[in-house]
Amino acid sequence: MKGPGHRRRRPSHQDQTGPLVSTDLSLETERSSVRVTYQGSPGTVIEAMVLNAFPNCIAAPQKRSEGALETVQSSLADKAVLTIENSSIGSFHQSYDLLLSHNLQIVQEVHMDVELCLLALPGVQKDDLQTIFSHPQDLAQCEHSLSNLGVSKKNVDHGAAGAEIISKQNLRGAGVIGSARAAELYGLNILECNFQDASPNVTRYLVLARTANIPKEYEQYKTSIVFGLEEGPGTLHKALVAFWKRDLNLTKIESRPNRGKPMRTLGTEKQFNYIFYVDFEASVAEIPAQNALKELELFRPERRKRHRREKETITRISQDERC
Ligand SMILES: O=C(O)C(=O)Cc1ccccc1
Repeated sequence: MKGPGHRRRRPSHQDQTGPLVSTDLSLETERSSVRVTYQGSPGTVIEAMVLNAFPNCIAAPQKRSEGALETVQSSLADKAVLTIENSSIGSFHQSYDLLLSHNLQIVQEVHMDVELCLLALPGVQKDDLQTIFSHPQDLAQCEHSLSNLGVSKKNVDHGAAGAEIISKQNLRGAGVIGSARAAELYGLNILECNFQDASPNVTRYLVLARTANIPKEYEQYKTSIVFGLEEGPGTLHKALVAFWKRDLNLTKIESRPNRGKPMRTLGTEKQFNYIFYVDFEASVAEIPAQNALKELELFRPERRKRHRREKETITRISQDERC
């Protein structure tokens, strides 16, 4: 992920070698509707978010987020939506790790207050339920409500998948945590709306694309970066001071294992080695942001050998329009 300063020029036809073939002409500018891909299926909460955020889009659900990002990377879709965090259960760590696995740009951020419903077959009451099907993230958002029901939980791909299972198998002792749309699609009753523990229950989604936003003057932006740090006490503090002293407001920090080098040696000690995701309120076109990122370079891990640099030192930049 790189900011506009690092914008990768997409090959134009002048760059093509050999005769133009029809596929070269299928640039997204020629498509009438934007193709938006996501991990899910019709009836999922994330589908509702996609249709709400991109009303005239062609929604292209995928079984896994990796597939969604790959589809954009290979130009078979224009944007991919990733669930990145929820206001009650926190960060979706797999999504953070995925941000590094594809060379895409974060171009938008969408917040949605998610209403999760308890669904069951017609005629089934809450007291009849022994098992609840849904995605772990949905079950976690209803942890307290579910413990009051005294039921067991079963992980499935998402709420819509759970609705399909209990509908097709006529499971009268099972319920689903999912969207109201899933009840409609699979002929289930809504036993309870807003079944999630917290309200509001805001989920934050990132929209990724192949090309970065070009910052517009007077628009507000956030920039997301990820970086590794050299060893030593206070390096994270010093790195974050680079933003503080330029009055750049940090809105998120998340640490994740540095999969390129999961452990580091400090003296005789082996310690976990992290990378840090930081979101701050500015675009990389702004001078304070550029100077903060230059200063951040001072704290990158020592580059002992070139081939290790790509693994150890990760500083990637992208920016998205604040919604
Ligand atoms: O369960 C749903 O309806 C969701 O939207 C949650 C979800 C969707 C797709 C993958 C993971 C979780």
